Amino acid sequence: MHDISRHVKKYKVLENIAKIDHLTGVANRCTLEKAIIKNWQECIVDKQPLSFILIDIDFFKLFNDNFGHVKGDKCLQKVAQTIEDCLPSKDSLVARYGGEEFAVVLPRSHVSNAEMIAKRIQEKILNINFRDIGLPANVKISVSQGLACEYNNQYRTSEALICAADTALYRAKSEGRNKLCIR
Ligand SMILES: Nc1nc2c(ncn2[C@@H]2O[C@H](COP(=O)(O)OP(=O)(O)OP(=O)(O)O)[C@@H](O)[C@H]2O)c(=O)[nH]1
Repeated sequence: MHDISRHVKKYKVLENIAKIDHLTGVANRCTLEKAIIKNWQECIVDKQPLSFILIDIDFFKLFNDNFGHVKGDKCLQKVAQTIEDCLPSKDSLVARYGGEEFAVVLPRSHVSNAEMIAKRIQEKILNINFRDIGLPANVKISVSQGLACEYNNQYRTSEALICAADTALYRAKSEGRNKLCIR
């Protein structure tokens, strides 16, 4: 008889590798894309809002240059955990979108609610301290955020929603960083 449980265990490990960002432990880009498609369809059918936030660490190259990539990696882990701690419900999701960029999907969340969550994320990230990884107490980071919300067919596709959040993020960066812009 085959030992099925060994295969099931292996499958679960592989499934996790496929869904999770290895460094930070949050969802990876592939999981994010699936979640957006699923939530987009559900929110349109149910006539519910869908909010999307892009979050990018400010001057992260400088953090790496000053403290090294290993501490940079730890910083990414702290940021991912902080964002996750700020999420309101089981069906909301944080994912690593790219290098030092994260995305948040907030199904059934109006722009006012998403704004509140984004502000909480902003504040908590400003308060992260790095003493436990051997950095001085005065080391601080900030993020820039772009928020867009689909409601009442404002955007034709989920790609257009993402694009709007990206444009808002670009504005937050160009207006000086440590800022939330809403599209
Ligand atoms: N440690 C570490 N660094 C990463 C990782 N992925 C991307 N980065 C770094 O993130 C930095 C991004 O730098 P830039 O795109 O210049 O952006 P920035 O310095 O954050 O500046 P702004 O976004 O304009 O505020 C680069 O130094 C990358 O090497 C990673 O997995 N680990």
